[in-house]
Amino acid sequence: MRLQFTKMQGAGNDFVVLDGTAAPLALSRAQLRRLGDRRFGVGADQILLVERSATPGVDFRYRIFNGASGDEVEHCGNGARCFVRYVHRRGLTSKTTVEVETVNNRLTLQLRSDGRVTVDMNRPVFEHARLPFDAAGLQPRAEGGFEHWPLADVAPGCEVAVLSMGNPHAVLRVADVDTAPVADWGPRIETHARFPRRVNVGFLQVLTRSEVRLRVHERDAGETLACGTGACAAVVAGIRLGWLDAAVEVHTRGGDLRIEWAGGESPVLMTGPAETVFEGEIEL
Ligand SMILES: N[C@H](CCC[C@H](N)C(=O)O)C(=O)O
Repeated sequence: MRLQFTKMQGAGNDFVVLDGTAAPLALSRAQLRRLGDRRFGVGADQILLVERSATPGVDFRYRIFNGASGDEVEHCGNGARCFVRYVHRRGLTSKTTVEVETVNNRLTLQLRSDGRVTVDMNRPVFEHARLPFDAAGLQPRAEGGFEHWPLADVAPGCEVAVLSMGNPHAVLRVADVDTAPVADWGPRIETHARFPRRVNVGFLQVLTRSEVRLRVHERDAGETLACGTGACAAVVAGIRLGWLDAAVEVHTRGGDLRIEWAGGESPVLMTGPAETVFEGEIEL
């Protein structure tokens, strides 16, 4: 099958975006993995599929697949920013504010006049069963209004804050992201038995109450240059732990994101870049 695609990136997190609005696109895991493969395919952290939505008031369905495994996942924040730029560029909508639904969420995407995109990422979820995270037998260390959960079998002193942005996240504070054990602890926390569906792992360095640095070892993808849901999860954890104010600049290796959360039931707002890199065709 000859397949048209658009290559996009949001703060260096890169995507193959496919248009499934005219005719349903049912790709096998092998075909999805081929699209994600940086040698034998196009190469991308995730594959994003755009579909029409049958839900009243919702413009599109937004499906996300990790490029390495072809597994469908619940959310991709950087991808959401690229999604709205894509549907606009392809003339699939003339709206600058677009409602999309994912497998377990509903997002509002807004193209801004300054060229960036703001996404209402919904409220964070803290119930362990929703990640899922198995805390049985663990004694957390409380700080501010949140907990650090010890994972001593990863390393003495390794402790994570856990929450969901639709997809699961574990966040730990480090003194310096450049020297943080991302390559060592990242995969070991990602695949830890206490995360039955695995987890994205954020390494957070607090510079001030409104500025942080972040590296993320993503579930299924390894370290990416940026992770949008990871930036949201890290800022929410930092706010609940008492380290951060309600609006934070997040410096990632691929670019900067602005994350805002007023606490409680408020939604998390993420603002950042979304760029088209090239268009292409591939024989799958
Ligand atoms: N690897 C993630 C999906 C992509 C998330 C990330 N690219 C983002 O921008 O949020 C997961 O398995 O949950």
